[in-house]
Amino acid sequence: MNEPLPPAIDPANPSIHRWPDLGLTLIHDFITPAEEAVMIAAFHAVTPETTIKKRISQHYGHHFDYTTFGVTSRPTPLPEYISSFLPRLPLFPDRISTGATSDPPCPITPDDGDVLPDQFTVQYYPPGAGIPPHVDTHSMFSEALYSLSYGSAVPMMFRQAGQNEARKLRLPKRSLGGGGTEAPVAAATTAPEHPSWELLLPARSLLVMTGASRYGYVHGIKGRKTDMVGGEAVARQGRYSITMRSVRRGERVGCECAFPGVCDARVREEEEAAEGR
Ligand SMILES: O=C(O)CCC(=O)C(=O)O
Ligand SMILES: [Fe+2]
Repeated sequence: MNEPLPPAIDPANPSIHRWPDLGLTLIHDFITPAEEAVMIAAFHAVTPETTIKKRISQHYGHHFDYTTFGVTSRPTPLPEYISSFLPRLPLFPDRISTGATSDPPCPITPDDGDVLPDQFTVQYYPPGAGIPPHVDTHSMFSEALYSLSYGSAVPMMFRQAGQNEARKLRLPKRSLGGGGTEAPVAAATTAPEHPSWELLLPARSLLVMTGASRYGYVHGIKGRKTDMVGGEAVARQGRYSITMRSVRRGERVGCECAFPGVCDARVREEEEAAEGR
């Protein structure tokens, strides 16, 4: 597996690693070990809602309804451990572009709806569990995707979405049931068209995907029990993540990304135009 290109690191903020061409940012030590311990305990105090291939998930905030392709009207209230770090979240686009961690915490108001996440998926991956390569659906969620890692580090795989993904988006629609939030891009079974690479997400780090990494790349986690980290085999430990997204609504349901070939919103427009709708 290839290494990612070296990040750009601002000496004034060495905990923030950026890959500007990819729109990717990794913020180390976003939460403290004390916060992490509280979050892990809180996760296990709640009965999990869904288990997909060993991955256990809990959902908060808005839920996406696959039958109406809309947001369910009643959000699930956020647990204290999520609402307590939300004011520190670097909102997109404003705060990611400045990267100024010394800025005062972002005020959160209802008007920030287009940038503030409102859909939260907490997941536990026991050693050996992963998530297949996918593009989070363009039409459902606004640009910025956040993933907070805790419990232990895990490598996340990135690969440019190619013809394989474009073809799958154009397959006849199958049921999307099961509460997943990924575009219908199954695990790549054929050889990738572009080399993939893995980025180690340390415990307590926050990953922010925008631009190319969000719209034009697939991401996933290989279900391994051992990872190679810095040339050494490391046994994987249980890893938790909180994926945070903002559900697109009303005027914002269209997608304007630079990757129309792998954009489900554009594919739907193409299909509707072809059917004369
Ligand atoms: O666990 C993670 O960090 C990412 C999960 C993910 O990609 C997703 O839920 O769409
Ligand atoms: Fe994802």
